[in-house]
Amino acid sequence: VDDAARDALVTFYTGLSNNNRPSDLNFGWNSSSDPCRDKWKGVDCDAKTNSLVKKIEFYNSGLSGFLNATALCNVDSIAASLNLLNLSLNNIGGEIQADIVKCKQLTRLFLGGNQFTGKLPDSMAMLGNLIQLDISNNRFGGELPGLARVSSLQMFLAQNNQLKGEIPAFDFSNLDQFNVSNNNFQGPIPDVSQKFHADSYLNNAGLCGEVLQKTCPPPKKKSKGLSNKGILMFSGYIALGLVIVGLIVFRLTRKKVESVEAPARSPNKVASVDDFVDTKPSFTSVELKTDVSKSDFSINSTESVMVSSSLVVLTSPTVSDLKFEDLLRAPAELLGRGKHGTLYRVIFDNGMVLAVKRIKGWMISIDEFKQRMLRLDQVKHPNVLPPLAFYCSKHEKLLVYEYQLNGSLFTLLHGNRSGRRFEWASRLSVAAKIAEGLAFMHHELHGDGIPHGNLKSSNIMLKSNMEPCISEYGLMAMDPQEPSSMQQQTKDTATSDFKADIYGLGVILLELLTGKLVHNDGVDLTSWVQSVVREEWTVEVFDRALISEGASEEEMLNLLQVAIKCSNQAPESRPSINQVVTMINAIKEEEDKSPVQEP
Ligand SMILES: Nc1ncnc2c1ncn2[C@@H]1O[C@H](COP(=O)(O)OP(=O)(O)OP(=O)(O)O)[C@@H](O)[C@H]1O
Repeated sequence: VDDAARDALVTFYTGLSNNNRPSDLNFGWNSSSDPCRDKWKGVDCDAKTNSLVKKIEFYNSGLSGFLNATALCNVDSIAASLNLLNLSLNNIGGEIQADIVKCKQLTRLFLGGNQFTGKLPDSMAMLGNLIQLDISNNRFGGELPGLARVSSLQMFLAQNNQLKGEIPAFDFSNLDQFNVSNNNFQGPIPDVSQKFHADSYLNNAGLCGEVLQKTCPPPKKKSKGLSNKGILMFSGYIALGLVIVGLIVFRLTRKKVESVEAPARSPNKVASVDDFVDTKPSFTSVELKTDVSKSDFSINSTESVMVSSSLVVLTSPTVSDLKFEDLLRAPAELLGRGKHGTLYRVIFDNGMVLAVKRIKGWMISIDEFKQRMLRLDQVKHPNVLPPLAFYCSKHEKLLVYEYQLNGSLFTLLHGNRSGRRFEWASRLSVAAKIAEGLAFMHHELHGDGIPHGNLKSSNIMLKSNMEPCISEYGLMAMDPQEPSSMQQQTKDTATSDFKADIYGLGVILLELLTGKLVHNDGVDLTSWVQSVVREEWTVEVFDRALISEGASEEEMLNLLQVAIKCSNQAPESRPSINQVVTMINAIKEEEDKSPVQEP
């Protein structure tokens, strides 16, 4: 251990012990010996070099001083290696210093059963590798910091303190242990799925929710500002309003164009609203226009600008007769609002249900968009969901897909599984099929420079036979301005966009293996997995459901290797899609050979 680390440990221990060091010489913790080599009591070092302090444990050791996190965590070598600090069941008091955040490799922090006071520092929300946090049975007060941001957290024990304010909106699907009973929390219980029972919440006078059989009062109307949820709902209404305005405009406009007869259309031919329109040049679009004196659906080329508004029906028997007006007339339900637009479920009189994506903010010319969609229509794979039709005007781009009743891989993994099992063999098969679909598309579309661009588990739909299919292929190129982790360190954007798909696939593989949620383009999940693997607890990353099913550890480890290679931060170090397919298929072959498990 370096001198700075040794001295910091001595200072840290002096604080903890209230300057009362044990007289036992074997205890260590002095400047004339080495914490690892001389085996200081409570210290555990890395097996390889025996020079990095990985664990400090003083469980029930009669300590009554304070926790000097500033001394401990300001030393780089400790900050970079310490993953466990266990001070449970002592008499340690005082506040937790903000510098605790510098011990960023901490995965387990046990402070339960002490005399700690004050508010937990806000910086603790940045301890992004924390898996277990126990602050129970202390005298902590104030509001909790934004611990909900620590997506790796699986255990949060805070019972028997004086904490107040609202319980942060933790990701309860990730938590296995949770207790905030005997505090002063108030407001609604955010665990809407009711994963944890009443005993996790008891004795908080202001808490309400179904679990406690205590109805929450209706939220007060706020005069200023809106919560995130409020904004979402509000903007949902705006969107609906706009669609209605669009519809009225369309109908009014239609009166004008009704008399023009539509030319005959052959199946699979482009069925265009262009066909119905008047011939005056117009630069308005279907969207948001209330000035009905102009034609909203006209198409015309002027000398320099091409303004097109057309519903293009691609090669699909399902929607061969679909017209743009049908699309507008049918009731639409807002399904979600992503980074790249809004998705509606549109239900038609004949029972047909379609998913319509309204793309936002894509600076692509109408011609380019058309070319791209027509090209995509030529490339079909059973594991890729083809667009059925599209509409494109200067301000509006719509993409029509078949609605998938079984939802996405994201909901299968992270939604309410309601007893549905998602076994290892099926996960492996999903991985192999997605990789094959992607390999086919990359192979066909590399020359056109069209990668998927936004590959993630919510864009993997499950068909009626539960076969996975990649949705929204080529819908949106990555924004080169965006400082996304996938885009860093690269000059060749065309290649890097394809490599970004490999990264996306890597994150999907990690989700399949861990069952955990992803935020921030997958960066948090990849770094969490890497930190756990670094600590040699690899098996801890796997979804518990897979472990209890008895899934082959070797196969999971092999797939984890593939996932880690794919999610390498350096795009050029990621494997090609063909290599990924080969690696996954090899694992799948192993699985296919193994005897069938009893359910
Ligand atoms: N064809 C479809 N059928 C049924 N559900 C779909 C279909 N396409 C997408 N969805 C689901 O609808 C929801 C909203 O989709 P949307 O594409 O807007 O969200 P997103 O994928 O999170 O965002 P984005 O793709 O813009 O980054 C998601 O849960 C998605 O899985």
